[in-house]
Amino acid sequence: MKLLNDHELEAALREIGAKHYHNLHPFHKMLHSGGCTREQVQAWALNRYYYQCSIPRKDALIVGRFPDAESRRAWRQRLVDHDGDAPGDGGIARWLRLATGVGLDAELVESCRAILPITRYAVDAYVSFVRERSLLEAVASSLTEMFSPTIISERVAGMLANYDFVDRDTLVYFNARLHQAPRDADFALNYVKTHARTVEQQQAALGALRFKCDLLWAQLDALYMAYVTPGMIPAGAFLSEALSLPVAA
Ligand SMILES: O=C(O)c1cc(C(=O)O)c2c(n1)C(=O)C(=O)c1cc(C(=O)O)[nH]c1-2
Repeated sequence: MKLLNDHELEAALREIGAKHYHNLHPFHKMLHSGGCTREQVQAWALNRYYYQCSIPRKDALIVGRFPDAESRRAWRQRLVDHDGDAPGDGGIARWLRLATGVGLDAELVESCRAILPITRYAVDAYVSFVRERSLLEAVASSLTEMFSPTIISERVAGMLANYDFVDRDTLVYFNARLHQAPRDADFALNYVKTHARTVEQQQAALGALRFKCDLLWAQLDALYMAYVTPGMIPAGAFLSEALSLPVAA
């Protein structure tokens, strides 16, 4: 392992995305190409709500760890983007609009009681990672946002073309992400380039991005196993009662 210059470090980060980002997952391919049933789209939206509402919890942890006002000021914008400045405003509220737009009950979604066990483990692992690892790793773990504008564009175009129960208003959440994500990723990438100055720090940053790709991937594995593979919906999860499928005891 050798010390990478800025250019090589960025290339190594991008290579992780090219190999491991969740745009490559079969569930996303199904979702974007119109291969999902309405129930599968609902299961995706319901489970992902838990990710959405945990993002500002992990960002608040990061804000609290920066020693300087300039970084805190930059990062706190993420809290505003997701939580909004008032009830009904911000990304979490817009995700709820997506979920209800595809036919889910708002109370069920907000309660998070019908999410899959792996969704909870994976998302909670992200919040714990950011709390427990170095600030450099916490910041680096957000770098999947470098890759999200491409998948968001594919998703919006694919879902509008392929599902008659989805319209532009349902997907309004993604509009703001197209400029928020590059802004956030630029800051985080600069931070990582500036602060990963030893081989160990660079490896830790690369490991953090790999960890994040894996936890995004695991959430889609869980959806695939429960809602695409027949008979694998755990008791208490979305649709388990409606379908009366054999459930795990
Ligand atoms: O639609 C997506 O595929 C996608 C992916 C990601 C990501 O790569 O983590 C985020 C988002 N969306 C997103 O909307 C979002 O707010 C977000 C915040 C973060 C983060 O790690 O801080 N990732 C993502």
